[in-house]
Amino acid sequence: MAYEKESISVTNLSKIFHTTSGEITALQDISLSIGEGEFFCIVGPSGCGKTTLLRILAGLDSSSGGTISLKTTNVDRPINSMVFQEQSIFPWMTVIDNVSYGLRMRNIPKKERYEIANHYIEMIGLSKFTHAYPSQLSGGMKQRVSVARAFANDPEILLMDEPFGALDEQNRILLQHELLRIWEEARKTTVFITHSIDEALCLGDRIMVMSANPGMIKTIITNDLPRPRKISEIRTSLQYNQLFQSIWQILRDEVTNSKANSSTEEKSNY
Ligand SMILES: Nc1ncnc2c1ncn2[C@@H]1O[C@H](COP(=O)(O)OP(=O)(O)OP(=O)(O)O)[C@@H](O)[C@H]1O
Repeated sequence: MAYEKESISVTNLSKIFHTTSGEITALQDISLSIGEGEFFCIVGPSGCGKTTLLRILAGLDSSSGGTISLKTTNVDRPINSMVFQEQSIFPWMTVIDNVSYGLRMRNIPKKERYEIANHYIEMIGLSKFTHAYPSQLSGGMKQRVSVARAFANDPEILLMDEPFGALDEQNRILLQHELLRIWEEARKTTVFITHSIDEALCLGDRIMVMSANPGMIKTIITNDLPRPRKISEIRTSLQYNQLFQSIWQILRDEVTNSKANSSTEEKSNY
């Protein structure tokens, strides 16, 4: 899918960590362009720099070289909202106060922020728990609250680091459905890390496959499965299976190489 406007531009980005046992090149020569409203997925072997890239985009870490540029359209909105794998909601706040937290920080009046929060709480199916505390919720429900909070913030871009990785399959599928529904409505530029090719194919417009040691872009695949997507239906399509196979072939080689490298490193440490 071609995008009229660019939302994220990354040029020759690199990141080197200096550790007591030497330098780790987490990212090398990363250049990419993500369109406004695009759902961009990243897959790759463990340690290929996915989280590092997201953290740099979020401004939580600095790069060692290269440039990133995040296009902003409205100065009153936050540039990004991040959803992590671990639930990161405040245990002392109710669901509605968690979801509307970012809006409160921006001094949006209570009535308005509750209206916005209620909209997303309804979309994630937690209306009955609006005034409940996180201790009364399951892991999947807490993760739903994180997703609702990220959307309620109305950021320019959403950065999601394996947000459903810790969930059981039923909750994961339900949340994928809900995320797709909210994204279809809001069309936020989204960068989404996952270990699952299936999840990337269900959600993404493009899928970037990374290689490890050093973390680089292996390839970027366009996922032209039609939207709006019904997860149960697309999985049975020939197109899905062809895309799955081509990504798996690339990824399998990368995971094998990365495991071979890390076991050599482990041996050389002994
Ligand atoms: N703060 C840090 N200090 C030193 N090395 C780090 C630091 N953060 C990450 N690394 C190293 O950088 C590389 C990339 O790590 P990163 O967490 O970005 O990978 P990843 O692809 O997200 O991995 P995973 O899929 O396992 O979460 C790894 O070799 C990791 O050990």
